Amino acid sequence: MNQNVIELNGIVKSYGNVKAVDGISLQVKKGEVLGIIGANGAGKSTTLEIMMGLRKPDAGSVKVLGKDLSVSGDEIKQQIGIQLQQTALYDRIKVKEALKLFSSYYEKNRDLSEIIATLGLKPYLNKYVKNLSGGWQQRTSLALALVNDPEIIFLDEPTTGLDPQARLELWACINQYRGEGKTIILSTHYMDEAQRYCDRIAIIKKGKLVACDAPNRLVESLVNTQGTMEDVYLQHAVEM
Ligand SMILES: Nc1ncnc2c1ncn2[C@@H]1O[C@H](COP(=O)(O)OP(=O)(O)OP(=O)(O)O)[C@@H](O)[C@H]1O
Repeated sequence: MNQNVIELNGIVKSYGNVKAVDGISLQVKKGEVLGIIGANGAGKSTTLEIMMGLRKPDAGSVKVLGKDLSVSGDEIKQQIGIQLQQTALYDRIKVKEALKLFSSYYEKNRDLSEIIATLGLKPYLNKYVKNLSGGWQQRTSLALALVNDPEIIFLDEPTTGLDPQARLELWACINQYRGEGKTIILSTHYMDEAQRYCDRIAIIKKGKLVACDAPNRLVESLVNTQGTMEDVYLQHAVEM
């Protein structure tokens, strides 16, 4: 279980004058749930997009499932699942159409009826994605990230904007796949879910990785040992 499925080495990415990612090195182990936290604009999405192969870093190297992403990108994309923040791309289609479309992108497919049953999507298959509530839209986009039975699942702020019940239910779904030994990498602004569900939390501040450890160790490392994940966030992620 000590096998690294992601290895980032000195990743740098700028947009014009903005250094979105500034020298991040990070390893993620197989089966791990890694949460990425940080302020708005800290570089979380850019870091995730580089791991997914959606953006090329200006410098540094990325290995996914033991292979160099810059060489084996197409092969790697077959083995990862991606849930992005925006659902606008598939707003105009029905849930079942989106599932079939996404399945067609991949050589390997997981049984769609099994994904539909696990995520409770059956009553929604003939509805347009844009007409679903936020919670069901996020379940749909989680389902789309699973169609190729990926080894690694990337989730960019999967629970943002959901009510507490929908968040709990989405986490119950995510945890089913964690139980299968999938590696899950997500960004979140919710410290409670980072603490509760993640094996490790990576804290990014102004494009740099400022801390990465198990939630309890991050909390214990605070000067005030009665602290919370919010205190960890304030200490590491925020300009004081
Ligand atoms: N396509 C782009 N073009 C120009 N600048 C960008 C682009 N994407 C991101 N940035 C900038 O790069 C920085 C990092 O953005 P990124 O989206 O990675 O942060 P984030 O931590 O995910 O933020 P949030 O929590 O708001 O989603 C920000 O200053 C952002 O404005």
